[in-house]
Amino acid sequence: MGPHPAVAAIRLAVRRVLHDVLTEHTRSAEHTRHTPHPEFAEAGARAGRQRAALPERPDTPLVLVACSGGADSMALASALAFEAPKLDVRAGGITVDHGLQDGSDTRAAEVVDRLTDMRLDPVEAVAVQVGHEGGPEAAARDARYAALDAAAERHGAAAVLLGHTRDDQAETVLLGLARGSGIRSLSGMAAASGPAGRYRRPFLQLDRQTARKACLVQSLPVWEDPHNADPAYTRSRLRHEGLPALEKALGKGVVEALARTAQLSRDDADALDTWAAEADRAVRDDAGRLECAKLYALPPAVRRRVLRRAAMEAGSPAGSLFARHIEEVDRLITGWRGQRAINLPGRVEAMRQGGRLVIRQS
Ligand SMILES: Nc1ncnc2c1ncn2[C@@H]1O[C@H](COP(=O)(O)OP(=O)(O)OP(=O)(O)O)[C@@H](O)[C@H]1O
Repeated sequence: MGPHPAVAAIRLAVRRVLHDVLTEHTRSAEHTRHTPHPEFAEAGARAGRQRAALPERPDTPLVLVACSGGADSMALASALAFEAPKLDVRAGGITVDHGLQDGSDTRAAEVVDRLTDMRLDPVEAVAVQVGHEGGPEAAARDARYAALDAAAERHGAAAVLLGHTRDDQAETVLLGLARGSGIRSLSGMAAASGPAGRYRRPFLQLDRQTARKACLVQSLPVWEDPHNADPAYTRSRLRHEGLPALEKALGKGVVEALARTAQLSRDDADALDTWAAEADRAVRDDAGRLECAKLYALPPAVRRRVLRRAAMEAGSPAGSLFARHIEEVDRLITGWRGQRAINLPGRVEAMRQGGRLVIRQS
C-alpha cells in the first residue's frame, strides 16, 4: 500500500522543488568548474595557462527547512527528510526563536529534537531579537529572514524551504487587494524568492488541510502558534473571520481562485515591469531627462511604473513609496496646471521644468 494521499501530495511537492534545486546546483557547479575566478584567470593568463585549479564545490547540495514547529513546516520537514536522501541531497533544518513568548526557547529545543529525530543534519535553533519597526508582524518577519539568511550563508545552503500554503497565498492576495496598491501586491508570494531565489515554497499550490492531514497520519506532533489565533494580528483576523466569511458568501473555491489570481497577476506585473524598463529608455532625451510629452503618450500602467522607477532611482525607498505618491507625480504629466514641486519619501522631489520631468534629491 502506498502512502496516504496527503503524504504523497506533500512529498511530490517537495520532490519537484528538490529536482529544480539539484538541476540548478549541477548547472552552477559546471559553470564554476569551467569559468575561472577572475583572480585565478589573471594569474593563469600570466602563467600562460587558461585555467587555474579551484576548490571544488561539494557535489551534494544542502537544503534547509525553516521550521516553526507548526503543521505546515513540520509536514514540509517530514517530506524533505523522506525525499532528500533519494535524490542525494543533504537536508537540514533551522528553527527561529523569536523570544516573544514565555518558554519559546524550550519550544525551539523541541523542534530541534523533532527535526533531529527525522535525521536532518545540520539542525539548529537560532534566537533573534525582534525590534518594533513596521509593527509586530513585520518586525518578527524581518528578524526571522535575517536569521534564516545568516544560517543559509553559514551552512552554504543551496535553498531554504518555507511552508507557505495556498491558504497563506490567498490571505496575502487579500491583504494586497485591501492595500489598493496594484497587481504587484496581488501577486502574493513567489514560489522562489530572496537572494538567488534561495527561498522556495513547495506548498504554494497545496491547501493547508493537506499539510495538517499529513502530520496527523504520520503522527507528527505539531505546535499551534497562539499568534495565529490572536485577533490582534491582521492576518489572524483574516484567517479566522475574513476568509471564512468570503467562503460563505462566494463558495469554497475562493481560496483556489485567489491563489490563481496571484499567479496571473505575477505574470502581468512581470510583463508590465519589462515594458516599463523599455519605455524608460524611450521617454528620455539625450541628457537622460524624462520628456513629459512622451510620458503622456504611455499607457497609465506603464507610465506610473516609469515614474516609480525614477523616484526610486533618485533615492525614494521602495517600502515608503505608495500609490498615492506616484499618482500625484503622474498629475504633473496628465493634469498640469502649474503645480509646485512634489515631495516624495527619502527627501526626493518631483517637478516639471519646461517639457521635462525632474525627479531628484531635494
Ligand atoms: N519560528 C520559525 N522558525 C523557522 N521558520 C519559521 C518560523 N516561523 C515561520 N517559519 C517559516 O515561515 C513559514 C510561514 O510561516 P507563518 O507563520 O507565516 O505560516 P504558518 O502557516 O503558521 O506556518 P507553520 O504552520 O509552519 O507555522 C513557515 O511554514 C516556516 O517555513
